[in-house]
Amino acid sequence: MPVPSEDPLDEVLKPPPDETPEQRELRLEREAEAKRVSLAIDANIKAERQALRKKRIVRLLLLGQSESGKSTTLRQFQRLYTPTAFREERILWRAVIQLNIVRSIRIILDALSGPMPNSPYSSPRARNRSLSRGRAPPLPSNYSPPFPPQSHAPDNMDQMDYPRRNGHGHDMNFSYVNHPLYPPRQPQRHQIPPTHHYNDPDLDDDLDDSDTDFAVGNNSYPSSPPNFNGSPRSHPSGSSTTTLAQSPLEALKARLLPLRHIEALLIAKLVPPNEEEATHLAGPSHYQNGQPSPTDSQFSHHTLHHNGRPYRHQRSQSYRNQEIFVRPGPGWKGGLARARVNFPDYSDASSQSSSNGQRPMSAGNTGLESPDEPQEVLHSCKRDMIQLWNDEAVRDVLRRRKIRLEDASGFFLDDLERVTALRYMPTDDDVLKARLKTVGVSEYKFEMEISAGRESGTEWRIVDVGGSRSQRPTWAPFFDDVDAIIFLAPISGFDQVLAEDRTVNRLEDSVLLWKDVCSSKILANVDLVLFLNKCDILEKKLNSGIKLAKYVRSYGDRPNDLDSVSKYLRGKFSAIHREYSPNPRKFYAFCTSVTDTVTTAGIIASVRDMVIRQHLKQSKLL
Ligand SMILES: Nc1nc2c(ncn2[C@@H]2O[C@H](COP(=O)(O)OP(=O)(O)OP(=O)(O)O)[C@@H](O)[C@H]2O)c(=O)[nH]1
Ligand SMILES: [Mg+2]
Repeated sequence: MPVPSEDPLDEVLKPPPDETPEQRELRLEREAEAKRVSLAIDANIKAERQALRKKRIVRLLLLGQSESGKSTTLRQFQRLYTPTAFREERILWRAVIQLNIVRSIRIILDALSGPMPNSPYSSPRARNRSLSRGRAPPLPSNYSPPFPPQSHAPDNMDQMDYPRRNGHGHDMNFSYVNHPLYPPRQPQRHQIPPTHHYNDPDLDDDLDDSDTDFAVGNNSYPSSPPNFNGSPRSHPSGSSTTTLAQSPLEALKARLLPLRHIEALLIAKLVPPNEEEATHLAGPSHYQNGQPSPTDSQFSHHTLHHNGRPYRHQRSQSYRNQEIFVRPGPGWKGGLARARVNFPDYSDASSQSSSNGQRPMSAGNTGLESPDEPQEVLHSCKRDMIQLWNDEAVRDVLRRRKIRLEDASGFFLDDLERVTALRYMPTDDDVLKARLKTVGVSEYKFEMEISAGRESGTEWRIVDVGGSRSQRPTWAPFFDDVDAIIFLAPISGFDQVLAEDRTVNRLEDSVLLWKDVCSSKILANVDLVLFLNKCDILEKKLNSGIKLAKYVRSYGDRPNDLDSVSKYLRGKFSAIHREYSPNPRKFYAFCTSVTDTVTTAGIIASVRDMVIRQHLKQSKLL
């Protein structure tokens, strides 16, 4: 007796009992065809899998100290090789640029205001002689000046066995004893705001000089009330040589108060709710205990609530170390994308459609426009900001306080007219100039949209890391499987100190970091590309008379020009590479200004070719 089939399909598919020979033949033919199609599909899938396995993946790691230009270099790669995505995202950078502007203005106002409570830079005379001739801010009773930078290196640098003690021939000889970067301990009166810590022995550090009084010009600056919602004011703009008269400075500051609110608003946009640390603001003097004071009542409806909690403006915190950061990746951009404002006539066709299908349609088309409040406020404050930035006396105070905003990251004050326009759309250059600190490590994947010959089909993975000292321990896990490293050393920082440790010279930190990277055993077979970056700023500094030899004693009396300085530094970095690399390997060095699109495009093309060549060689495909 036949055993019944357990597969119900067998019953259905079995040939009919009365099948004729012709029918049988037809049926077998159909079955054979179906089998052939099925096998072809299987073979296709297998081939695709194999191709995927064989697909070239090139991994590039961007290393360097904070503000060295890593994220900017990544943006250059994106601009060159995924231009559509780069263009689409330009509008998202507007909030970052707005924040950069607001913070620059705030740095100026803080510098003009003299000491904030608990702020260390003041002498009694300086306080009595308020720059604005207004009321001097009171000193808190527990005030005591901080210690100045140490005259010796911090412990972690000692462990790195830096040349200061070993005197290797190739090492740079930084001045330490009584060096301008490491002055003897003495009360420090002026604290330099974040992102541009300088140490220039040639500059007059003494604000007590009688000539530091705020210049009193004939300019009658209108002391109108804060014009937050109103139309742009009518007082003259662009008067580059005027000076702010006595009390008008106070009026000007009052009119710029809305920028405080805009700062908080932008932070809420940019920083995810769980990154509260990055949202702490220096305390505007008009806030107390996190609540607006009565004088803020006109802005009270703008008191921000972030994640259900009001922002607590911390009155006593200094402004430094509070750079806004985002963790890399699409998160912050996603948030901004939801709030973005589109200008139909600016956006090209590609930006109207969403690459991932999640972006809102152009708000301008749907009538669902989100109010563009930060831009409106910036626009209404434009004249005051221009007035402030172009004022001679203000520049003088900044110079005396060694604040060189024009060399600092995220500087847009020379472009205020353009970037505060209501329908402002960031250009490529603006996106490259914008500053947003990276915290964490992230890998960006992209295939080159632009056909790059034999590189087509190569997947690039570029790893961007946060460069500040606290971030560096997170780098190591990303050292595996790396084809090349682009190391950025911002050589313009020879007269600056680290934001996170003001006892450490930036150039020296770069040299130490470079030595560590060169001597790393895990990276022994990874090719190194060195970008001696920020050469544009370096050139400006050297031309303005700042001498490298004052900070790097070993430079001696060589010429103080870009060519000689960059050659010298390149030689030093190259010597460290030769001496400390565990194995011989390829090394390429470029003098770069990665914000410059033209020169950087050429350099990136060379790096791309070199990395691909090495990659193929190592995969034994050449
Ligand atoms: N003028 C000039 N500015 C530069 C150059 N390279 C970078 N910048 C600017 O310097 C700032 C810092 O650059 P980033 O790319 O954010 O620095 P980073 O290395 O990613 O810094 P972290 O994220 O803190 O590690 C940005 O505002 C850039 O626009 C350069 O060669 N010249
Ligand atoms: Mg970065």
